[in-house]
Amino acid sequence: MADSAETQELVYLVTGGCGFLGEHVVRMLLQREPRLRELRIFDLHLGPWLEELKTGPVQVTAIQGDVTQAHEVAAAVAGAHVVIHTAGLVDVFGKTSPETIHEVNVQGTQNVIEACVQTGTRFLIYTSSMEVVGPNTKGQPFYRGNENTPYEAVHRHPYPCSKALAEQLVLEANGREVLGGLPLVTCALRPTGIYGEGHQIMRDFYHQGLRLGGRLFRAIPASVEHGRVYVGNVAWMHVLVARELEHRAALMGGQVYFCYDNSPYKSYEDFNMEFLGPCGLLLQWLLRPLMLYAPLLNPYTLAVANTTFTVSTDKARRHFGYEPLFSWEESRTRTIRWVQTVEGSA
Ligand SMILES: NC(=O)C1=CN([C@@H]2O[C@H](COP(=O)(O)OP(=O)(O)OC[C@H]3O[C@@H](n4cnc5c(N)ncnc54)[C@H](O)[C@@H]3O)[C@@H](O)[C@H]2O)C=CC1
Ligand SMILES: C[C@H](CCCC(C)(C)O)[C@H]1CC[C@H]2[C@@H]3[C@H](O)CC4=CC(=O)CC[C@]4(C)[C@H]3CC[C@]12C
Repeated sequence: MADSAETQELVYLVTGGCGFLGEHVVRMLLQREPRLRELRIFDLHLGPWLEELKTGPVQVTAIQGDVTQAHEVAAAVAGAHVVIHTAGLVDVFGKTSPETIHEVNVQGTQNVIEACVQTGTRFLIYTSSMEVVGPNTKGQPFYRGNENTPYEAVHRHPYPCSKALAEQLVLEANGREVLGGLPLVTCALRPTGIYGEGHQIMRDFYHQGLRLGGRLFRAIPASVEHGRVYVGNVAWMHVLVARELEHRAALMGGQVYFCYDNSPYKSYEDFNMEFLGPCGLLLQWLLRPLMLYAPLLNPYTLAVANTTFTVSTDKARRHFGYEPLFSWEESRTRTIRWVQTVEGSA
């Protein structure tokens, strides 16, 4: 890869490149990977914003496709040097059947692995999730944990089950021989709850707050701490891993990394108020707030919301020199600016 790198010969594929995280990965690659010749964006639903990217120096190829269709994945992967696999069904609210979640997240990932093997792509980065570890349904706290912290990971909900299985497939595929005889190098990134421009749940909370006359209601104890991470830093970590994976294959291959930055540990609601507060919303106590949030709440989301899960690690810094690209202040400012542009802003 080194020779081609100097001459802008790299071809990258981002699956799920039109999603919340995927769009940030795509834009980050175009800004921060000077060796890129072609960027392929594979998604079930292509966004209109892709058009504006097609006028730049990098060839941007939009591919409408489905990760559950092995032939579509293989066609998209063929000739790519690096695959960043972020496509997934993120549903913790029971809108999608467990079978569909499994098909997209697990079978889709298997299809991506097989496509790499069959077509000779050597570098695969998988967007996993902190959910592969926890929180578990027993509500056991994970306090400032790292990649080696023991924790009883018990999965029952289809989403974390699927992410755990898919991550395992990706890690087990490390070292498999790809077309041409060289080994596949894989690793998995585990973001905590991601926030930032394009975050759908934040948008929904904002609209709900406006509908309620500028108020949101506290439903979970303020003492429960969540670790959150800014989407720009998650994207940056993907770009860095993709860049370093060839040169540090022995160290990074088959590894997992939590995705972290310097965002403060706070309860889910207090953290959201860091952005919604400056947009004019207030957080208040209400006697029976759960009624209001019924569509969002089920035993699983309640357990997640009510359990402390915070990550404190430097593994990504030690292994590939990761430092957050955006400070907490910048992440906060960017997110507030985005909320303020959301339709219906006060
Ligand atoms: N949002 C979060 O807080 C976290 C997300 N993640 C992971 O990050 C990844 C991206 O998540 P988000 O951007 O939040 O979700 P998203 O729903 O915004 O993006 C997922 C993208 O995958 C695409 N996709 C879904 N099914 C597909 C299929 N069958 N074939 C091709 N494309 C398909 C969707 O169209 C969408 O553009 C997921 O793998 C998710 O599990 C991990 C940790 C936290
Ligand atoms: C919906 C939950 C918050 C309810 C708050 C209320 C209404 C009571 O005030 C969300 C709390 C924590 C969220 C999850 C967490 O951020 C980790 C995640 C990681 C992922 O990989 C996918 C998304 C999610 C499971 C995220 C989903 C929403 C929450 C459960």
